[in-house]
Amino acid sequence: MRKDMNMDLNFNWTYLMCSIIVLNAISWTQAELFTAISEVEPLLETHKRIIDDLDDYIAKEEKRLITLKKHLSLYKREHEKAMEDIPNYLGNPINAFTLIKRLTTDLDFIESSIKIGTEYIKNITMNHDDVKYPALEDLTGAAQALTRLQETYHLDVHELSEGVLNGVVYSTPMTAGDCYELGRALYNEKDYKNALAWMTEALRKYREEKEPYHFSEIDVLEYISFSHYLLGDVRTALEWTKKLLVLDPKHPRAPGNIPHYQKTIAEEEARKLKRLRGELGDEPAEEKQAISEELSEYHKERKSYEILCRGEMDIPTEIAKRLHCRYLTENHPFLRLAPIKMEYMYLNPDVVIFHDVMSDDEIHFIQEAAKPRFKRAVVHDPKTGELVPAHYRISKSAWLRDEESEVIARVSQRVADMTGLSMDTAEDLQVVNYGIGGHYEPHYDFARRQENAFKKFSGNRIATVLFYMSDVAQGGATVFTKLGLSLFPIKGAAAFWLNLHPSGEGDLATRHAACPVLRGSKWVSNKWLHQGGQEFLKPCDLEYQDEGIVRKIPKPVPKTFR
Ligand SMILES: O=C(O)CCC(=O)C(=O)O
Ligand SMILES: [Fe+2]
Repeated sequence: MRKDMNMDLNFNWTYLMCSIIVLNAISWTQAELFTAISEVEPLLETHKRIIDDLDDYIAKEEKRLITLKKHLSLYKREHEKAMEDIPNYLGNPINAFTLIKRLTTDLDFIESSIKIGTEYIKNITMNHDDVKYPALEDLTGAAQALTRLQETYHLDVHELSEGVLNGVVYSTPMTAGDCYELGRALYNEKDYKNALAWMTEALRKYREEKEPYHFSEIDVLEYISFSHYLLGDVRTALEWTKKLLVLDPKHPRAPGNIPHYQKTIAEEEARKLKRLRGELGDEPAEEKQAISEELSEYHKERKSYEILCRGEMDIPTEIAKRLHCRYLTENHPFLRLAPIKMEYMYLNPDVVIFHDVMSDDEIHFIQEAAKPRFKRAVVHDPKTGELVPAHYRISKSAWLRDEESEVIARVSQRVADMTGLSMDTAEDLQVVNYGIGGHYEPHYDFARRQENAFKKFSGNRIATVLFYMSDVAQGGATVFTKLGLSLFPIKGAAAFWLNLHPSGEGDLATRHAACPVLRGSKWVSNKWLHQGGQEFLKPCDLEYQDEGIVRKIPKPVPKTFR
């Protein structure tokens, strides 16, 4: 009771103090204004301000809630779709990209938008630290994967943004926000050409959608004009900057850029004029030629790689007509009872497909064993021999040893039966899963002479057995850029080829690549066999042929490799 009284007393005291302060303020203000009705009139202005402010605040809050509700329903809708068929959903690169986007940049936006309105949910990501969140790097990776697909498979940006693939609708259309984030990620990676294409798409969708976004049309215009500038098209950059200025004459950067662009254009004009008049010398020709030769080599390979990935090249008829299938019955007595179906895909160098050499159960077992050990796939740095991640190999991989399971040992034994080679010096089974747009650019499986790889192995990689552990809905072929051969994955089959000439020299014709996965998920496993132990099975030869030329190796390869 006493306590309550105290509280009351306290309350009264505080209340009184507050009242005095408020009254003082009001009476002071009133005293000033009451003297003339004209002085009160401005209060209506204040009154209106408050109405406007509140209106504004409520409109913003409503807009904020509408945006949040839209995000929520989109998250729910996409989640439902994903749960209907997870592999099919995630096998679609646009879905994979937008999922990452919803868990990175969109989530940042949602969090900051919630923070503005209420302190109720402080930080969604902090509330759920037991689940995985993609990083901004993932968004960049997914953005680069999309452009890789777009370039390799000649996909049209506009169609792609509408969720259409080769004329077939295959995902929800992308929003202006999706295109904007994609463009921004590419811009930050200095891929201005693709950034420009996606920002242009973002602008079109932004104007059509008329939805509230955390960015404005001005932001998109600035990216477009800057991309043009950084691509060296200053005139177009100037045009877009002028368009931006119409919308926002007080833009913090655009007014300053205009004179800079104009000056650059004038300088370019002057240089052109001088060159026409012959007042400027030519650029050093030798250097230019060396660079262009190297580039043209790269472009040539790139072109054949892309054509092969699209499955647009047939192997030469003189080889095609000699290709055949046969049953493998040698190498193991068991094969006489259950022969393996061998299909020759290329001759000299021979590339063979063995059919039905890994069962669905084995595949499932291997996938489950590999998953918890997956790491970003690495390549040998040719200089140091160190294993490093590289943009040209995007996949996750894990190594499985024969000793750890009867299934893995059985697969190794099958490789021995298939190839007739010794497994004594083979590497463990490398299991690989390619993610969104995952690929491995043209490479050799053997180490070049100057490379420092395979120090711990017995000689070089003499042969590759590549098991296909999944079909791939679209893309994902293994292509041999020098041979003009594409192998499209068939679940349960394995490709086999020798990487070395009988002399032990690397066979340059075996250069090959894994094309980006356009739709679906690609699983493979590699079994690499080494030279050691094969001496009697594959004897050495001091002569070998490369690209039609007979060559002699300078030094014989030693018979013992350890
Ligand atoms: O995945 C493929 O198709 C080829 C993979 C490959 O060449 C490699 O891992 O060395
Ligand atoms: Fe390879």
